[in-house]
Amino acid sequence: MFSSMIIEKFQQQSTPFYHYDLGLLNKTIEHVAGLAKKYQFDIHYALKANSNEPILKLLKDAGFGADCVSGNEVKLAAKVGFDAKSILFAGVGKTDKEINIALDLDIKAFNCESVQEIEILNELAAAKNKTAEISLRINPNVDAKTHKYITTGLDENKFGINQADLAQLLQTLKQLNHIQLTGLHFHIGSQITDLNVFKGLCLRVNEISNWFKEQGINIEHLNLGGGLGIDYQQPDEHCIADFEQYFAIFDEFLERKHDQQVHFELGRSIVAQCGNLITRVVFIKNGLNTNFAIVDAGMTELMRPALYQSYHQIDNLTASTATADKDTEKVLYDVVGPICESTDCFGRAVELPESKRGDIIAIRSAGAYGEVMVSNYNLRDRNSPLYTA
Ligand SMILES: Cc1ncc(COP(=O)(O)O)c(C=O)c1O
Ligand SMILES: N[C@@H](CCCC[NH3+])C(=O)O
Repeated sequence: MFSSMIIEKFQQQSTPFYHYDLGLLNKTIEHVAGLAKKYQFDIHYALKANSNEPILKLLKDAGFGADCVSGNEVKLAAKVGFDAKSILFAGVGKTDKEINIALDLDIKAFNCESVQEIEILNELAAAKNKTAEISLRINPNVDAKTHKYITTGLDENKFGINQADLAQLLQTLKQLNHIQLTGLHFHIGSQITDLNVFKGLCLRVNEISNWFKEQGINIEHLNLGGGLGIDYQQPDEHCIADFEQYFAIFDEFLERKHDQQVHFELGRSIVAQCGNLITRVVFIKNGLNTNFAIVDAGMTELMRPALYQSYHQIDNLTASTATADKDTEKVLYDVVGPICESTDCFGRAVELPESKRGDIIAIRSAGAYGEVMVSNYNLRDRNSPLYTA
């Protein structure tokens, strides 16, 4: 995965930092764009996964739209050059300020998640003498079979409008002259690896979309959200997610009305595998029962293991290069960061070649929900990312 030239480059940089392999990103984008064309699907990249400008530019140039979840993301998407008519704005708690930013930019649509949000949007659009296009984010109560903390489509989750409230909502919409309902939106969770889940989603969406048809409402676009999972266990073997099967499921099971556009908001599956957190061993400490490899990145740089106990493959790039041809013994390390929290651990009992102070370590599959969730807890420094082709 890493050439000796790149490892040498890492060695010379101040760590920790994020490394992005734009060659792999381009390959992924090309693959997704080809399938989207085949099936006539529209892809809106979810900026929340990674909002670095060089990455956004590649996605924009490939013709993808932007899925945003804050006023700042909307502004950034417009700044990078996404056509306003390809920008969607989602989120359960849009503030008036954020709504106004999006109204001023004339974005494509607001994905609305509550009746009160739609009423406020109507007021704010009226004040600007505009009409806001909306998609209703509906909570379909479909289990994404993923980590509890990243499940979003169950009744107990805060996201979306419950199906039971839709009839009343349609009555309310009749009074709102500055709102135009054009779409339905669904997003049931992230890192979904059981693709059968998406078949279940399609069947539920078909029922809901037929109900809207029966009410005489023309739905121009169906937005199925994102959620396609990646292989964190084998990032080299499966560096591109299973988009073929994913899109094929929607093509087979989603009932698409004549001329209806189908949108996806993919984040993780596009950018996760092209990113790695590069860090350095600061100290090796041999505890009573555990060897610790203490590195200079922590949960402040990559929060996922601390937040969801998530697995990321960890490679010692220096030691692997040095011992490439030898059958060296492996040592088990807890790879931990310097932050004052016991959850600041990237992996327990990780099998690595014997490691030493100064070795370069790569924490893999960190391109999505890595750098965007960085914090400066403990007053941490922040280094710029490194992009390679
Ligand atoms: C509304 C919405 N759309 C799209 C995404 C992107 O999801 P993923 O990164 O799993 O593709 C998310 C994140 O889970 C989301 O909340
Ligand atoms: N931050 C989460 C994903 C959240 C997706 C956004 N709703 C992760 O790292 O897996």
